Amino acid sequence: MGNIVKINNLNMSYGKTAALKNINLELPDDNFIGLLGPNGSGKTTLLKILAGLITYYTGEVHIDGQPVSTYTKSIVSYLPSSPYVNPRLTLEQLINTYASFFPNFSREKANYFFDYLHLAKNTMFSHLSKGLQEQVALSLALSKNSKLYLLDEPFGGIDVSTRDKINDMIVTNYPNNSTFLIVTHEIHDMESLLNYVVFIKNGEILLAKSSDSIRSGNAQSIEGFYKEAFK
Ligand SMILES: Nc1ncnc2c1ncn2[C@@H]1O[C@H](COP(=O)(O)OP(=O)(O)OP(=O)(O)O)[C@@H](O)[C@H]1O
Repeated sequence: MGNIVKINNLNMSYGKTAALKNINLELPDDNFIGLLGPNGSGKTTLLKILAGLITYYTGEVHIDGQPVSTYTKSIVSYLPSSPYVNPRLTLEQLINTYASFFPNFSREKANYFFDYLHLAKNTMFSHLSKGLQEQVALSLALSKNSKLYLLDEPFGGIDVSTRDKINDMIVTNYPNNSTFLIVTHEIHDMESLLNYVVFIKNGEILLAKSSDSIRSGNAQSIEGFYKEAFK
């Protein structure tokens, strides 16, 4: 086992607002990692830096041993918290578009995910409800064979009964040796999936530990420990 992400002395500001403060962090590969923290703590900013969308920062950010670059972008799949998907395309057309844009996109997976979630492929994206649109965006992100998946609030508008189904979908279909870094406020619903967690507050890392060490060391769930840490 190695580290898929290594970050040294990362600082990032939006003008005068410091969003990330001297971050040092290593993320072990082959894990489901929760990036957890209150609103405004810097989670989305960190994901955007890893996705290569924010480049104005100081410090070093390496993914799979390489600085953020065209290579790292090719092995990362990023799901923003408000994904943009062309609303006038049907799901079938979206599959075709993604397949032509991304060499690592798997049509088989996208078809499988849409069937699994009962999303009809002849439906136009704009005709779906917000929650169903989020299911489509998540399915498309998961259909790229990647080493690192960055998912920003994947359960945002998705109903509780579908969340377990999606957890199962993620666990059963992820490529070997890939890592998920998941931003979520739905700790309870994702707890069974996460085997490593990072707590972030006011742009600073509070802890980065395996879920088992938190559960055994503190005799409580990650959600319980989170509430204690941030109260
Ligand atoms: N485009 C922007 N311009 C100015 N400040 C920003 C911008 N985006 C984020 N910030 C600020 O940077 C800090 C970190 O924001 P970020 O969106 O990374 O937090 P977050 O942990 O993802 O929050 P949330 O849980 O609410 O989504 C906050 O203080 C926020 O107000």
